[in-house]
Amino acid sequence: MKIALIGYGKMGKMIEQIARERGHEIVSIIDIENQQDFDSPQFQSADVAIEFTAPQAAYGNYLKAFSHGVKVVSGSTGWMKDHGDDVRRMCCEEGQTLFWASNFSIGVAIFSAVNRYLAKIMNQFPQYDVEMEETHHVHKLDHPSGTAITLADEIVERIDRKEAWAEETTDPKMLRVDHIRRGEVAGIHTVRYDSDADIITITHDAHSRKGFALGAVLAAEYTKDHQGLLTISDMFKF
Ligand SMILES: NC(=O)C1=CN([C@@H]2O[C@H](COP(=O)(O)OP(=O)(O)OC[C@H]3O[C@@H](n4cnc5c(N)ncnc54)[C@H](OP(=O)(O)O)[C@@H]3O)[C@@H](O)[C@H]2O)C=CC1
Ligand SMILES: O=C(O)C1=N[C@H](C(=O)O)C[C@H](O)C1
Repeated sequence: MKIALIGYGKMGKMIEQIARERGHEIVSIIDIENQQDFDSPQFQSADVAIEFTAPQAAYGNYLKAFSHGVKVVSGSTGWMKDHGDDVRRMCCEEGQTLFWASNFSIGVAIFSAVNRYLAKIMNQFPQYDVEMEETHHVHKLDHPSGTAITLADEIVERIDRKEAWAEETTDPKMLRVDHIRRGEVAGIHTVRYDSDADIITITHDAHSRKGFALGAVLAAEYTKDHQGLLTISDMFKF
C-alpha cells in the first residue's frame, strides 16, 4: 500500500524502515520544513498517512490530511484534552478516519487487558491502594504519558473508590500517577497495588521503539480497509 509519513523523527524513521520491509511504498515524507507537501499529488495519493509528531502539531496535521481525504494513523500524544471532542465529531459524524492509540505495541495491548482484569478484581479488595508510575527518555514533551493516561482511565472506570487520576496527589480518592524522565528509556509503565500484607506490581518495559513502530504499520494496514475513529481494540480482539 501507499503510505505517507508525517513527522520524520525517532518514530517516523523506524516506521519507514518497517513499512518498507513489509513491502509498502513511502510516497511522501512531511516534516516541519516541507509543510507545503500536504498539497502535493504524492501525499494525496497515499492510502494512509502515519503521523508521529508532537502534542502541539498533531491536530493541525489531522486537519490537513483530512482536507485531502487522506486517512490518518497517529500515535502523537498530549493533544486529546484540547481537541478530542472535535476529532471524535469529524470521525464519527463527518466521514473522516483516524486510528489513534496512546501506545501501538502488542505488548501494551496485552498489558492493558491484564490491567483491566486486575482492576476489576481489586474493586472487591479495598485494603489495596493503587498507584502508577511511568518512566520515559528526557526528550519527552508531555506527562503523564498517553499510555499512563489510558491505563489510569481503565483503572478509574473499574475501581469505585477512585474518582479520577491526578499527578502529585495525596488524596486517597485519587489515583496517583507519577512520571520520571531518565536517559533514553523507551517507555516503562508500572501499576502497583499495595496493602499492609503485600504488594502486587505489573510492569511493561519496552526494549526499544520497534514494537510501537510495527504496531503503527499494522494499524495502517488495518485502516486502509476501515473507517471512522479506530483504535487498538478494533484491531486486536481479546
Ligand atoms: N503511540 C505510540 O505508540 C507512541 C507515541 N509516541 C508519540 O509520538 C510523538 C513523536 O515521537 P518521536 O518520533 O519519538 O518524537 P521526535 O521528536 O523524535 O519526532 C517528531 C518529529 O516530528 C517533527 N514535527 C514537529 N512538528 C511537526 C509538524 N507540524 N509537521 C510535521 N512534522 C513535525 C519534528 O521535527 P523537529 O525535530 O524539527 O521539531 C520531529 O522530526 C510523541 O508525541 C510521542 O509521545 C512515541 C512513541 C510511541
Ligand atoms: O514519547 C514516547 O517516547 C512515547 N510515547 C507514548 C506515550 O506517551 O505513552 C508511547 C510510548 O510510551 C513512548
